[in-house]
Amino acid sequence: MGEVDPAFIQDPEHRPKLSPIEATGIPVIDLSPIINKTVKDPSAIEGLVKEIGTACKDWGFFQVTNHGVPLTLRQRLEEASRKFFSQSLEDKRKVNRDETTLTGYYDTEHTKNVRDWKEVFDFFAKEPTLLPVSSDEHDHRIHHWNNQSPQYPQNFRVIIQEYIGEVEKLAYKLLELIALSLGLEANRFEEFFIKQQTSFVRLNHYPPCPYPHLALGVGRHKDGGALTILAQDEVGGLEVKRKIDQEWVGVKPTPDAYIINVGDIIQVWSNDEYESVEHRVMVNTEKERFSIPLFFNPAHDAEIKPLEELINEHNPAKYRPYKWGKFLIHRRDTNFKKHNVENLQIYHYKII
Ligand SMILES: O=C(O)CCC(=O)C(=O)O
Ligand SMILES: [Fe+2]
Repeated sequence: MGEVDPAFIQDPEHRPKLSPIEATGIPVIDLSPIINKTVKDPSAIEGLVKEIGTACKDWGFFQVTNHGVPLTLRQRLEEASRKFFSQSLEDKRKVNRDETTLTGYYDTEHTKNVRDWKEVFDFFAKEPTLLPVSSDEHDHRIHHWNNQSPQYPQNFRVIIQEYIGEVEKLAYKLLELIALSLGLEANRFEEFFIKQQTSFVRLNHYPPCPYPHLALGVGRHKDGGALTILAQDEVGGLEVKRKIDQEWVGVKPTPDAYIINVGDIIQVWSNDEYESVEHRVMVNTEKERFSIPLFFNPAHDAEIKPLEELINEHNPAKYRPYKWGKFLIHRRDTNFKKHNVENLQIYHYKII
């Protein structure tokens, strides 16, 4: 490879350190007290709720084990992902994402206006997924989206749908624990997802990169949705901005664990009690890396605002309400190209 395309070069202050700190502190939480069981001992779940609350508050990130998602399903999707990305660019582009398809394959995502060293395939959790046609608040048209399915590997659609079904169960469990940890009813968040959702799975492939000091697999960002449930492989590279000292620290791969992070929506719902934390992905000069996040997102028409139970005269709402679907479309419109302005963020809705 010759000169690096300048589109990939991070500003000096955002370039990765090549000997990152490893975060031993990211909590690993054992979900066995609630998975596939009726809870007989409420104190077991009390401890779990506390652990989740502390992890959300101190880190915004945690890993879960004994989470109930069968390992074989994850492995089947990981294998399908490898096969899909091993095809020629021409074949991958048969399911290319563009303005008319919204999901599918692409390799041109920009985070904060710098191109990411990766290629991805996006797949909505529900079919159809309803989203506004534009981010214009006066435009009330809604589009019904279906997924593109690659011809190769075989049974791709069946494999990914089965995986989504299981991870979705985990997502609901986690939302219950998070609700309890905020002192809310366990099913408080369900209404935002149960009738419709805009969740999607992303298959990420980070090819080896000869410029690890200049480029990132994914530039620093916060996830805009409610909750992210991420399967990373054994290569490693995900870094999280540690809240106590703002240092970038690596999330150590743990076999068969999921990495969970609180997105912007939970930050708003909790009125900043739980913050959505910045993260990024380093590249590797020798190894390719694969990861599979499921972005668990509410219905497009969900109005996102601090929950009434959590605000009062001493703790007034810190955000103006916004419509999730409009927010998402606004973001997506700006992720395709290099722009001169920052894309939409929740702080644009901040009151205080
Ligand atoms: O690949 C990873 O580990 C994380 C990717 C990520 O943060 C994202 O896609 O939002
Ligand atoms: Fe992310």
